Amino acid sequence: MKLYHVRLLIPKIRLAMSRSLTTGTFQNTQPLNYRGGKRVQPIDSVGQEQAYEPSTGRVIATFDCSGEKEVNEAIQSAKTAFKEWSQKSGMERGRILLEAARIIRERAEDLATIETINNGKSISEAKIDIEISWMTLEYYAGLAGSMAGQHVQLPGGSFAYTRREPLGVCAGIGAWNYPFQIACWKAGPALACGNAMVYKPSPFTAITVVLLAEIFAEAGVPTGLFNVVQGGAATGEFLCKNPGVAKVSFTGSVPTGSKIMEMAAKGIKPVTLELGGKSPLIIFPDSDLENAVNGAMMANFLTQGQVCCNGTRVFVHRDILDKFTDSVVSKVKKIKIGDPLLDDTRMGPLINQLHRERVLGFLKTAREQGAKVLTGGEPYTPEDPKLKGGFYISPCVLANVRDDMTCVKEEIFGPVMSILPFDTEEEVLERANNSSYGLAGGVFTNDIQRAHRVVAALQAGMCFINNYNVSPVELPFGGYKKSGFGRENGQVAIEYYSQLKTVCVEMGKVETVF
Ligand SMILES: NC(=O)c1ccc[n+]([C@@H]2O[C@H](COP(=O)([O-])OP(=O)(O)OC[C@H]3O[C@@H](n4cnc5c(N)ncnc54)[C@H](O)[C@@H]3O)[C@@H](O)[C@H]2O)c1
Ligand SMILES: C[N+](C)(C)CCCC=O
Repeated sequence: MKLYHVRLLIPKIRLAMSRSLTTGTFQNTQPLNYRGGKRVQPIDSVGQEQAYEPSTGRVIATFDCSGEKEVNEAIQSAKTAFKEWSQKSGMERGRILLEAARIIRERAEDLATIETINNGKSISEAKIDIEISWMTLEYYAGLAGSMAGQHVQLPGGSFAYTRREPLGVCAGIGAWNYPFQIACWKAGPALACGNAMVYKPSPFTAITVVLLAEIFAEAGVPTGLFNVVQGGAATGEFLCKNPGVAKVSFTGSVPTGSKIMEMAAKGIKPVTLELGGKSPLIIFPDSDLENAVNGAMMANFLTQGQVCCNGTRVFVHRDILDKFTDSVVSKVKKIKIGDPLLDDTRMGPLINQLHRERVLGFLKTAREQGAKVLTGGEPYTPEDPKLKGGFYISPCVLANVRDDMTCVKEEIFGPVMSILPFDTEEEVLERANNSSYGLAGGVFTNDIQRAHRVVAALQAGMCFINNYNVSPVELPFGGYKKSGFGRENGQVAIEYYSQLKTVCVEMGKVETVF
């Protein structure tokens, strides 16, 4: 089999790349750490990791996990760059972020291709993720120049003013389901505010974040402003515990989030936690059924169901239960599973074999507890011989489920929708909120009062009325309860990457009580 060794920064190869890269051909041969403005091998190591092409099961990268010395070096590099970057005006920073956005846009096809190869999501979805990514940088580039403080008049001509200042070196730690987009959701506001960043992606998806680092450098950020360290838990812990890190922004599971918070607490560091969910989607009988069915599909099957804010508990009013269920099942059966780089594929593989076993384990338990599988939920082997080793499962709809079943209570993080009938608004709200998670929630109804009443009562940070899983960068995104705190996106993210200094100016004599 022919292997293509690619380097996105070499324009000739880059232009040829998206045409030549097909599933089963990519192999990474370059260092995946990025420090001091270039790709480097880590100076010390705490073991090795491998990244896969989930659609074929091939290993596409083997790399050393950064040890404490390498993490320290990356933080030092960021500290040096911070001195220069934090002194630039917001307009100057914005201009460089705009250039980075432009480069991402220009290379969208290539970036989406690599994202698909390393993550397994369909190319049509990866293209949307890359679009959201450059839009994120554009949005924060726009806000960078308008960050300002307040002026406050005090007695006798004295006054005070506030300055919004950066925090310093921020650590970003990302999950594997939206590798490039999560990095941009963190780097966009962090850099716009004048911070530097050391980013650790999930070892499962180590590849595209380094391309982002190269793009920032090409756009003109100071050398060392955005660094990448590779590795798993141990590398992440070095990062969180390092006194040179001023803030940790984390996206991942609840148990890891809790550890991150503990480490940050020891250093009195602010944290943003974007964690998991088990979100409710409520379908009332007066809703437009076709819309509701499409909404439920969007709420469950993007990125093979590996989406934090998915509405996996689909509460359907008993009056429309059969119609809704039939329609959903018929749509789910038609989802085209297969080679994620083909334009008409709508579902690729799960991230790895271990995760596929975990999802299948949830389905086994669901059956044992009495759930009825209406479709899917089985390992799937596409016909194409090169995909035989991939981590596919068929998308699944569960009926005959109860609120106390494991599949309804726990985050499965796979393509599994549970349909739960309900009778009254009061009852469904009680059940929808009966979860330790609170990331998202949705409602489908044509009754405008009911729509707003229901979302006001939902204990969730991101709510949708008559839609699901749209996330324009202008909208704050984040959770309630165990789904985390702090917000990404929107203007409010600025507050999580900056601190406020108050300067009190005396224009008269000092009045002393002594
Ligand atoms: N709320 C959101 O915005 C959002 C978005 C995407 C994913 N998620 C959640 O992420 C989870 C799936 O992602 P995952 O499996 O990568 O999560 P994870 O918690 O296993 O890992 C997330 C990241 O943390 C690192 N890590 C693991 N242990 C660590 C430690 N002790 N110290 C520091 N870093 C450590 C991992 O290497 C990885 O980079 C799901 O629960 C999903 O809901 C949330
Ligand atoms: C872009 N989505 C679909 C809203 C996903 C956001 C990140 C969650 O996993």
